[in-house]
Amino acid sequence: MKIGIMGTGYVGLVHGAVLSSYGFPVTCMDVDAAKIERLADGISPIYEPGLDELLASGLRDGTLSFTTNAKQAIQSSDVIFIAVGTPAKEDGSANLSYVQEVVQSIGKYANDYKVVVCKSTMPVGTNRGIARYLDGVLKARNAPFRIDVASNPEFLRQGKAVGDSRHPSRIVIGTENEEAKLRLQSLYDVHIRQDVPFLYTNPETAEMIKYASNSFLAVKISFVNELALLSEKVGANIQDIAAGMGLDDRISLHFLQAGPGYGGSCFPKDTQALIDVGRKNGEELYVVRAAIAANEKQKLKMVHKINDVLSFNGTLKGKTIAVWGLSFKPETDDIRSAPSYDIISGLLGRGAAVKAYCPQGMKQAERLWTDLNGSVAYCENEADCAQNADAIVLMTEWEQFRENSWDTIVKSMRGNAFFDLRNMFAGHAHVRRLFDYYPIGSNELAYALEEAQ
Ligand SMILES: NC(=O)C1=CN([C@@H]2O[C@H](COP(=O)(O)OP(=O)(O)OC[C@H]3O[C@@H](n4cnc5c(N)ncnc54)[C@H](O)[C@@H]3O)[C@@H](O)[C@H]2O)C=CC1
Ligand SMILES: O=C(O)[C@H]1O[C@H](OP(=O)(O)OP(=O)(O)OC[C@H]2O[C@@H](n3ccc(=O)[nH]c3=O)[C@H](O)[C@@H]2O)[C@H](O)[C@@H](O)[C@@H]1O
Repeated sequence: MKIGIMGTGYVGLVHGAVLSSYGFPVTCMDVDAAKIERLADGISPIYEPGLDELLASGLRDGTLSFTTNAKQAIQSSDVIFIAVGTPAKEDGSANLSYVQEVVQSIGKYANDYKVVVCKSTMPVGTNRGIARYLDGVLKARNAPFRIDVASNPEFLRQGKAVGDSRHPSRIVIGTENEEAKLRLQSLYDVHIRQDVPFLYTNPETAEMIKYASNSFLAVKISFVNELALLSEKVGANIQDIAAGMGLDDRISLHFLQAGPGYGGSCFPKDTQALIDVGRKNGEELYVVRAAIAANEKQKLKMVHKINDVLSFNGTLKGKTIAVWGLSFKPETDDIRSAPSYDIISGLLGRGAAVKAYCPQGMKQAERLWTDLNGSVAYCENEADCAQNADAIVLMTEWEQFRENSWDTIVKSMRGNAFFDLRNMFAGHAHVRRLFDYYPIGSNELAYALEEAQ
């Protein structure tokens, strides 16, 4: 079975590389010629652990190829995955223009039976719309073949994309077409043998499962973040609260880490898109709306918290703040909708000078956050970033931040405040002693009481 992947971003590229490692011939197509040129040379445009090795072996074995030619990718494939972006429009609804481009190309160039599989996250009704459109085009062309459509949403996490793609939590197949289902089953045979749960639904349900999953996780994070803010005021400790809640397996420990707010290319846009679907169907989604509002509040509160400690006369003029981590989470170079952007903007707005270091996110930050260029000084490493700063703000929990010579760092600084927005060092006695340490979701009083016990 020959596979075509339309769109070689975090999802398309990883999915294509993993399928090629199972021996399927995979053609990855993208409109971005520079990206395709680099990929054909074995250079990944994104940072994703394990991906470089898969690219190298796929190219070496000849199972993986790259093209900008949509016609060639479509005609040479039996199964075509759509993995282009579906970003948010101004009004929060999903921008389906990239999906439309691909679907139009498939309608134009398909030369025999194909199964089109929608991996991109698409609002409910999109798969059925695509099927209807393709039917109409083939009829108008008098084509002697069919095209079937299936929704097969993706649940991988960035930073763990290769592992998640190899060992998915579940595979959802949303189609009413038996041939499409059979082709996907044989494509995912390796997962059937791994006992990965398969869920067969209609397209609408599959589409909703994807939005429901992301929105539920966003709700969970916003819930714990609001309780973190409250805990700081009442002397409770959010990490212990999360542990106490999470021991109930109906709640589970996952996604109860308080932080500066969720970010990334999916939670912010998918929550908005679900609300839009609700609005269009006369159902107000109050819970999801509240999660979004709480997330915006969380980012703002981080700025207030730093300001309350460091400011003189209400401003941060004359203060230098070292921001560690820009990417929306560790192990990725992705800075899309990262809370770091809003928090840095808030600090700059209050007059602070900001230095920043991120193991993988700085290139993207310089390229995409052009409004911050000139205001943020990007540094070589975290120690360099902390030099002469009044405070460190740990924004993203990169593992490498654990390996620092803390005595040297604190000596090189002008002040010694440490805002740990991920509670990475909450249990690190040395760091807590050296710095004026501000964790998230607990206050010093609570720790003092704990230590006295
Ligand atoms: N990033 C993630 O972790 C996950 C993303 N998703 C969903 O998967 C979809 C893709 O997301 P990402 O991979 O992050 O997007 P991305 O933005 O990294 O990549 C999208 C790619 O599509 C290409 N493209 C645009 N128009 C095209 C066209 N007409 N033909 C061929 N290629 C075209 C772009 O040049 C780009 O390389 C989105 O719907 C997203 O919501 C789902 C699960 C996880
Ligand atoms: O649709 C998508 O794109 C993907 O979105 C998320 O994956 P991802 O965005 O890569 O990252 P997550 O690990 O879910 O983290 C999202 C954000 O929530 C934050 N987060 C996560 C967990 C937590 O306990 N606390 C917390 O603040 C992270 O720091 C990050 O900013 C989902 O976890 C994936 O299942 C889904 O496929």
